[in-house]
Amino acid sequence: MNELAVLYDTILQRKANPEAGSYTTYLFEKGLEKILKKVGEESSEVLIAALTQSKTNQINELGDLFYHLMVLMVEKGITLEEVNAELTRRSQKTHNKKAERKPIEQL
Ligand SMILES: N=c1c2ncn([C@@H]3O[C@H](COP(=O)(O)OP(=O)(O)OP(=O)(O)O)[C@@H](O)[C@H]3O)c2ncn1[C@@H]1O[C@H](COP(=O)(O)O)[C@@H](O)[C@H]1O
Repeated sequence: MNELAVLYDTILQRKANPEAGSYTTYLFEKGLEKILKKVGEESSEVLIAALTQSKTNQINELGDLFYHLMVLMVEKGITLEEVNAELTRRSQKTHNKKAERKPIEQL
């Protein structure tokens, strides 16, 4: 399992079993508005880092954004598999469109 999937599972566990001192538990207790506010803040921090900061800082900010996006996904009951399936669907659609545009002899 990759780190995103491990983190998603940890967040899922915090939702099911709140833990004292856990930042994730704190976010779920605060609710959707707080989670959305954090996603907005972290998105802006990614933009600022991309414009003005080192690659290390950009990676840190992206990590924060991925984390908060996954908290949002868990809050809304959306799984990583569902997002993966949507990306697969798009890539197949793109592949089919390209095939439609190609002359028959190039297929
Ligand atoms: N990946 C993360 C992660 N990324 C960012 N953050 C937290 O996000 C917050 C962002 O910082 P800010 O300064 O914007 O926010 P803040 O002032 O601390 O808090 P706010 O009052 O603004 O919400 C920090 O408190 C970070 O600790 C994270 N907190 C937890 N995780 C992972 O989530 C899992 C569960 O952790 P716990 O919930 O702590 O058990 C573990 O794998 C952790 O590594």
